[in-house]
Amino acid sequence: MTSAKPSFAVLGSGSWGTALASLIARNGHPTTIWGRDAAQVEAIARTHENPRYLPGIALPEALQGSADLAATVAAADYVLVVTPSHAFTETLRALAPHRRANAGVAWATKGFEPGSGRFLHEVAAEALGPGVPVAVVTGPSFAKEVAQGLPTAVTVHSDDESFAQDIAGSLHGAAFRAYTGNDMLGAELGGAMKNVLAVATGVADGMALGLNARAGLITRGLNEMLRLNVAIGGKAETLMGLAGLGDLVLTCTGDLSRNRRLGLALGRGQSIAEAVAAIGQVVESVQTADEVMRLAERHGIELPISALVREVLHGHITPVEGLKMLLAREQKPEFPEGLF
Ligand SMILES: NC(=O)C1=CN([C@@H]2O[C@H](COP(=O)(O)OP(=O)(O)OC[C@H]3O[C@@H](n4cnc5c(N)ncnc54)[C@H](OP(=O)(O)O)[C@@H]3O)[C@@H](O)[C@H]2O)C=CC1
Ligand SMILES: O=C(CO)COP(=O)(O)O
Repeated sequence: MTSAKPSFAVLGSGSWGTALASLIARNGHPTTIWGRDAAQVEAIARTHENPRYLPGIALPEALQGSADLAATVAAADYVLVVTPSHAFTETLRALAPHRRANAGVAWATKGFEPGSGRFLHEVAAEALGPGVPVAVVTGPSFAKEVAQGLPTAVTVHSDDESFAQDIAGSLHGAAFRAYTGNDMLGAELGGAMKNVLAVATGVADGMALGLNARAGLITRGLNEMLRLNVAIGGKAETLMGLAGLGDLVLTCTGDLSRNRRLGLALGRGQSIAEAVAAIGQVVESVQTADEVMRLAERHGIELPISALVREVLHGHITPVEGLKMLLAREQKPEFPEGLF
């Protein structure tokens, strides 16, 4: 029996790929999740659980699993990439030759191409060539809560309004609101930068600096996001919405955040290596802090909090030294040049 709903290949079988694939499958789309670990995707399809990344959470029986990327992509109407940013380029290059002629490609990865600092939509454009509908899915969304069916709101940005609508419509459901927008630049910047700023807030909380410090860091962090976004040509409203403020608040305050947990551990005196190993999942800020600062330096934008996070993550300064440097900054107007 063929389904009236378009089919999906979800590439990446970690926590977020599994949660999104489950959501789409529950919405009635034939969905296959691809992962590089054959045993893991086989377990997802057979036991309806991802014991490594979402233990104890029941996944839909209709969700299929495969370790064959070419076949999974070739069979799908849409492709959704959810591998970490360090694997994004290789995943796009691997899927490109197998994509059906009309299959649009969306991603829910947050970050930049490590080393080059390219935005993911730039990587996708190069790998896929012109004329392929692309979209980014982003916003405040912990995988575990989505997999548990808890209410969540995200946003889907694309230059192709109808593709954004198609992807949002496939995700949207009783407990999952998917909005749309047309600002891929701002949406990708927000999703990447909030991870760096979550480390700063985590460090402050790990050092028990109090709730005032937390609110100050979130607000001045938002200011860094907005200023860099203006400089690169993103829309201010994108950063004031789910892709920016929404995700910043979630990640800076929610202990499910891996980036916040890295900060907490550093603030309590743990080493980066120990903290990352204990988290055992992708911590995007470790690479993203470098790329955010490269981007800011290219545009002549000063980002004091993000710059200190980069220095702490490289072990050039301790969290205590970073705090002293932040507090020693000169007194100045809150918005010296306005914002927008
Ligand atoms: N988790 C969340 O709540 C959210 C995550 N995101 C973003 O989604 C992206 C994926 O993160 P998430 O699922 O959480 O990460 P996880 O740490 O949960 O899982 C990472 C997955 O990526 C796989 N992987 C690693 N390297 C490669 C590679 N080279 N090729 C193919 N697969 C690879 C891992 O496979 P293996 O197990 O074999 O190592 C694993 O399945 C990140 O950019 C993250 O920021 C966005 C919103 C929410
Ligand atoms: O992006 C996320 C929530 O929107 C997940 O955040 P972490 O990667 O910090 O866990």
